[in-house]
Amino acid sequence: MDYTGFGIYSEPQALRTSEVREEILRSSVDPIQPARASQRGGNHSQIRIRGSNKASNNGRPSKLSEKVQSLELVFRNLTFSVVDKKETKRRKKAKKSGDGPAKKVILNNLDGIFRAGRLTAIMGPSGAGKTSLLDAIAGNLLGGQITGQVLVNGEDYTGKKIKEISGFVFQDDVLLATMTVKEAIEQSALLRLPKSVSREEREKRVEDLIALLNLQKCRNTRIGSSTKKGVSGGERKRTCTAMELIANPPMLFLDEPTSGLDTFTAYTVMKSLSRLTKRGRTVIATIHQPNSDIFHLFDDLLLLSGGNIIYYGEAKKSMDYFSRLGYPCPRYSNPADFYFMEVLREFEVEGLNEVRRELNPSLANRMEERERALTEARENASEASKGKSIGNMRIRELRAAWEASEERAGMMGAIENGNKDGVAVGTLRTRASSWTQFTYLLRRASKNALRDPLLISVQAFKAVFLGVLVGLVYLDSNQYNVYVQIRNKSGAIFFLALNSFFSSVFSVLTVFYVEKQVFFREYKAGYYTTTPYFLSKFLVELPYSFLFPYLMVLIAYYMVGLNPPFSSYLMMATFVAVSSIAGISLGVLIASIFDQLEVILAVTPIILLPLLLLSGIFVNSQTLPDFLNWIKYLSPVYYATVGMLQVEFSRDFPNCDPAGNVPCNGQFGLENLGLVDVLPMGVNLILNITLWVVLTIAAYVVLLLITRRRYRSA
Ligand SMILES: Nc1ncnc2c1ncn2[C@@H]1O[C@H](COP(=O)(O)OP(=O)(O)OP(=O)(O)O)[C@@H](O)[C@H]1O
Repeated sequence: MDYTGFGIYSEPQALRTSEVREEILRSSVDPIQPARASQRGGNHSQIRIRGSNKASNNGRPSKLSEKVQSLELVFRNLTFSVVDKKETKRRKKAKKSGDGPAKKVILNNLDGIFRAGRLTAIMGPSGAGKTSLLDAIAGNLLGGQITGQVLVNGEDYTGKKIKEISGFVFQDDVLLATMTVKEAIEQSALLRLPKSVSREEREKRVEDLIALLNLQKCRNTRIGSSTKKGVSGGERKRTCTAMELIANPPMLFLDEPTSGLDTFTAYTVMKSLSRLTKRGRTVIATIHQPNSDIFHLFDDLLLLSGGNIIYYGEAKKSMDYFSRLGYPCPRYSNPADFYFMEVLREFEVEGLNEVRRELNPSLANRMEERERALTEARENASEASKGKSIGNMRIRELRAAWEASEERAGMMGAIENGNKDGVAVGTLRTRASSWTQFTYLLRRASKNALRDPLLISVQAFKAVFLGVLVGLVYLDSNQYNVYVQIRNKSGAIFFLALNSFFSSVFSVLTVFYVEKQVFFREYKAGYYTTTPYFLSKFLVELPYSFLFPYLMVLIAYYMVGLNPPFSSYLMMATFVAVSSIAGISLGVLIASIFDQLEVILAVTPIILLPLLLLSGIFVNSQTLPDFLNWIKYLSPVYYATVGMLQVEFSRDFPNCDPAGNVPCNGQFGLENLGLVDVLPMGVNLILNITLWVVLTIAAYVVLLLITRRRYRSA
């Protein structure tokens, strides 16, 4: 028999390679194993962080080296399903609507146990359900139907409650593009560590993690985005891992921690995770095609296919298991590759037998034998099995084998007799106070605005450009007769009010849409809550949203020749500024309600155009039916336009002949525009401010409700 288990590792060459790699890793500081480091003869306090002159531990053990409470996670009868829209439609067409909506089962009644102090890898082909399983256990699933139970040390932790005791590193993480790697980790340290951790200790933990995850080279590099290059994909991933590790969670979930990493970095990351388990942590990671060195680091292995467990148990015993089932992993092969290529493969590959025969004739013989047996079984099986591929037959057989295996029986025994000690209170995750969250976010948002000056520069340019444009178009309107003055001044005023509101709405839509992804991610990860975030964002944007309308109106005001006193300018500019910030609140509200950018951009004009159409200039409101006339009171553009016209027409028309046919009293301007029953100017300003406050509160409440509903206990 050519089954040799981990035979590859007994090869002298392989051993040497592993030893060399170990030595390289050892030569960097081992922040989580100081005790072992000193046993090797080194003085612990003298160990230095790679690439740094600082003593890493100053004689004190790093907190990552502390033992944490052992947490054992058990999942029972875990099923996750979603509505299969295609099948439901087909059924409806076939008039089988009595069956109700068709379901697509993604996780099929799974039982398992993640043991403390062990690194468990979840492996399986693409679409097997790895991420779904991790999400279902870690309380991340949003849609679909999930049933079953998750217990930690015997206590019910089903759903989002588990976030209190665990960290999660997502596959496609979103980070604020303008932060540097070090700042991102520091953010996590500030917002997630309890107050009792001193500033020095926090800084030390950040440094330790930078060393542990080999991030020295990029520590001061900005994260970047798709449009602005920053750190590499691997560095971003390691930054996210460091951000989760800083809180020192006793249980850590990672979705594809090695994707996008080169082989050596992938190994060092997995090695770091493996070390974390040595102090009692429970680490669970989904992983795609690990190389054989990484595979060797796994303590336990969960193999999934089509939402079913194919194997679960010690990784090193998996080869023995599959060998017994007729799938012996050949000598010198990476077991992970073998499982993907031969055991879990669902599709036939043309020419595979020839390749196998060339590479390993004995394996080719065995696999052909198995496939012949499966073909025969299929021929003799029920009608339902006749259409199935060999791949499908193999998976069915493996599923059945797992159900009947003594390994599964052993696992079920471990579940029954598992740890029932409960979770210690000290293990629960902490979060910084709301005040710390708020002050941190305020600092970060201000820094962010300054680091991304393009947006502010564009807004400043826009204010100057539009101010000059309006000024030129309606230049010195006082020189014309009363009717031209009314037309020109109302045009200039309406444009100023309209532009500041509309451009605020549209500029915030896309910006907030992108920012929202970072907010959701950080909220989900438990860094802060909605209130400090919203308040800090609101306060940082307020000066800009106010400043630019004042600038735009100032330029246009004296070029057009509007009511000269400076107090009149201030009043008009305030109307425009309030409309502008109301536009920002409305933009945030719309971008909070809808998830897709396309929908946001399509819905916005539907909301804005009625407000524009009914804002008092395009139609004489006396001709409007009552059921439409009230809509203007919801429009900041209406209050701003009417208020500004009231300021302008509070004086007599310049250059008006009192002996002529046209009245020179400014009131005529309002009458001519059909604005006879309007509210007093002060009331218009108060109502405009009230509308802004209402829109801001609505945006806050909607964001609060959405985050609560999505991530209830995060
Ligand atoms: N909310 C959902 N609605 C519909 N289908 C879903 C949903 N979530 C997962 N699926 C489907 O369930 C299957 C498993 O998805 P999952 O992301 O868990 O697979 P995976 O094993 O992690 O795959 P990969 O390795 O490619 O990331 C896929 O076919 C996926 O399309």
